[in-house]
Amino acid sequence: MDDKDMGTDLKSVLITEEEINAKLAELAATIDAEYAGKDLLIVGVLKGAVMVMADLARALSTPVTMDWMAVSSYGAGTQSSGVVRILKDLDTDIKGKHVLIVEDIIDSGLTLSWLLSNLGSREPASLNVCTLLRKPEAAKVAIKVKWVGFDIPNEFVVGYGLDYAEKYRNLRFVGTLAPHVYGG
Ligand SMILES: O=P(O)(O)OC[C@H]1O[C@H](OP(=O)(O)OP(=O)(O)O)[C@H](O)[C@@H]1O
Ligand code: HPA
Ligand SMILES: [Mg+2]
Repeated sequence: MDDKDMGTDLKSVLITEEEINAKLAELAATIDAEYAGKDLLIVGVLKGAVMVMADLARALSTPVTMDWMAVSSYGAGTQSSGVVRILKDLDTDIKGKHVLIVEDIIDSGLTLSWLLSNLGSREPASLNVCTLLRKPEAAKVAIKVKWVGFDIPNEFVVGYGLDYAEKYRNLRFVGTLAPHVYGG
C-alpha cells in the first residue's frame, strides 16, 4: 500500500497497480484488433470510470474520440438503489457510430443494463462494453460484456476510480474496505 491507503480503512489490496496496468494493455490489444480501420467513440461512465478511461485510452493504438455520461444509482451507500438517474448526457449523437462503453465495475448490472438499452435505442453502428471489474455473484441481470478485466468476489471495493461515499477514488490499486468503515 502507499501513502494514500487511509490508515486502517482498507482490509486488503485486491488488485495491484501493476496488475491493473498489465490487464489494460491486454484488453487494449484485443480492442485495437476489433476496431482496426474503424472510428471508435469510447464512452466513460462518470465518475467511477475516469481512471480506466484515461489509462485504457492511452493503452490503445486506435485513434478514439471520448465522451462521458454521468449516471448514479448508488448515492452514498454500498447497495445499488436500482433507480438510474442521468446526471449528464453525451455531448454527441452516436447514431451510426461504433461505441464502446467503458466502466470501472459491473456489480448488480443494473446501471449497465439500463445504459445499454438507453444508448442502444440511439442506433449506434455497434455497442460494446469494456469493464475493469465484474462481480459475477452479485449479478441481478445478465449482460453480454465483451471485455472484462477481472472477475472479483462479492465484496465492496474501492480505489482506481471506485469510491465509498466519494472517498478512495485516487488510490492506485483496488482494495477491499474494512467493515468498520461502512458499519459492517
Ligand atoms: O452494476 P451496478 O450495481 O449498477 O453498479 C455499477 C455502477 O455503480 C458505480 O457507479 P455509481 O452509481 O456509484 O456512481 P460513481 O461512478 O459516480 O461512483 C460504478 O461506477 C458503476 O457505474
Ligand atoms: O464494490 C463497489 N465499490 C464501489 N462502487 C461500487 N459501485 C458498485 N459496486 C461498487
Ligand atoms: Mg460510486
